[in-house]
Amino acid sequence: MCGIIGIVGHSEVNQALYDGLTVLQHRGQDAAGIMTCDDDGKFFLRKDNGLVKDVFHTRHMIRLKGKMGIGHIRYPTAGCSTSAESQPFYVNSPFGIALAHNGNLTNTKVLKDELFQTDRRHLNTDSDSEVLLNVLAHELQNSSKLTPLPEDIFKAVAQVHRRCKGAYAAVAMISGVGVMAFRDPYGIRPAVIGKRETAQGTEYVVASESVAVDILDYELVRDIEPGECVFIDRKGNFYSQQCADNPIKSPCIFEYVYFARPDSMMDGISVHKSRMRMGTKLAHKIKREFPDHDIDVVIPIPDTSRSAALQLSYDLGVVYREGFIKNRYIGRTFIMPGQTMRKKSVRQKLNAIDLEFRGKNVLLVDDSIVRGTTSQQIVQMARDAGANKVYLASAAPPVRFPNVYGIDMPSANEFVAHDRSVEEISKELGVDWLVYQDLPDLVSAINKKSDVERFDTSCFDGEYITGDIDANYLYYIDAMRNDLSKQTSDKSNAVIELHNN
Ligand SMILES: O=P(O)(O)OC[C@H]1O[C@H](OP(=O)(O)OP(=O)(O)O)[C@H](O)[C@@H]1O
Ligand SMILES: NC(=O)CC[C@H](N)C(=O)O
Ligand SMILES: [Mg+2]
Repeated sequence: MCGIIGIVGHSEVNQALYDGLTVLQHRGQDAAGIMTCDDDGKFFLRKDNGLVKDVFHTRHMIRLKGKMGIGHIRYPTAGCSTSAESQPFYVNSPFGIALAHNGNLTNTKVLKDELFQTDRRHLNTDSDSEVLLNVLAHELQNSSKLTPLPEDIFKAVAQVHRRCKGAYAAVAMISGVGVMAFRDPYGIRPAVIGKRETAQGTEYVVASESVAVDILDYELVRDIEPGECVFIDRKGNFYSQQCADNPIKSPCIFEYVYFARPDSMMDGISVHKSRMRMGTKLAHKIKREFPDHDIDVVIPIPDTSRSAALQLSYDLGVVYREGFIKNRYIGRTFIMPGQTMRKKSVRQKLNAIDLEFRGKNVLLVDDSIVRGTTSQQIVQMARDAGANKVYLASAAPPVRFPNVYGIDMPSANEFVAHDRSVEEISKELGVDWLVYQDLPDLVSAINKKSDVERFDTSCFDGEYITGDIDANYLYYIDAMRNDLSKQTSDKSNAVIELHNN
């Protein structure tokens, strides 16, 4: 789940891009990058593996000159995790274009071959984002003008929609011209627009989540619509157009379950409120299925589950206690690369306050259970802390299908729920009772009153919204990106770290 940001301002944007990326850090911890463009159309790039605070030092920031720029936070779902595949990517022709992408293309291989056949375009990485950029570049090539006009940009994005399959929320910068941003026709990945008035004129920001708009003191205007492209020229003039033939708003449901920050508004929905409603739905299910429960205390598994757990405890009428303390210097474990690191980090990240567990029947609440990495260790920690009984509630249904749209969950057999009943999962996790959210309840908890027609719920029900995913593709990504092949490719991938610029 990467994070993207783009700004067109009337003063230097390097610091604002940095600040915006810091509040998008929860969307990816592997790499970060910023590219700016000065008034002469010269690009300045700094990107590398690592967290935002580690990638950018003063010596980099002072060289990121210009009043427009884009930024990216990476959590790899394609290619390998060397810094050569960090973003933004860049092509010199036509015009000089940089791009940052959140999502995952599902026809990357076909497109890559096409780009060489038609354009002799050599792509040096295995990143799908570099393919997306080169398809955009190819389509912009058709405009014969020296400076592309908004209609040329919209025509090119319409072609991108026709050629690219999968999920993309992307921001791109054209040297000396401006910044554009567009979402795939299903709106699987999020993107919002912010603006603010200054003495020199209007400034705009586009970002994955509204938190970035908030902390940069812009006013949240709206979401970019599925299929829509917005373009802000270097003077701050705003243009937009729907570029898809048949847009259907169907955002990824996992954004609301886990990825997004609770303080974000996404497609008109408060993430925090939707998580609270998940807690309410789950409390009702517990009352139905375990009416004479003997739960003494509700305990969240920090961080993401806390909104749901607090509301669940309120609706269940059981006391809520923060029985696990999170190490604020350890990041999100689910998006860490490889199972070894995830396992090790869960124990470093969370520790139990024994007195909250000793002799009690505890209900642990998590937002989701995917590989079971967190739950397996947490349950043992609760028992070691003296819990009498350990129950576990998941605010999301069992994850049983791979994600192909930008969440690195390519292998079903890595999921604890794969080929297991709830009873069998409960045994595997070592809990005394396990309850999952039902999918209809999850959908209604999120979609209270918005114009979302449906969600991409593929990781729960195997219904892939883009309609082009078959068993062959799932087999292919499993082989390419299961934990073992990723480790091998990252070790043996003798990329000479050739950045694409
Ligand atoms: O079953 P698993 O494979 O462990 O995945 C699910 C867990 O991973 C995530 O936590 P994470 O530590 O990533 O982030 P958080 O601090 O935002 O909860 C999520 O919130 C669950 O706790
Ligand atoms: N999580 C994402 O959005 C990943 C973006 C892109 N597919 C990459 O691997 O770099
Ligand atoms: Mg968690």
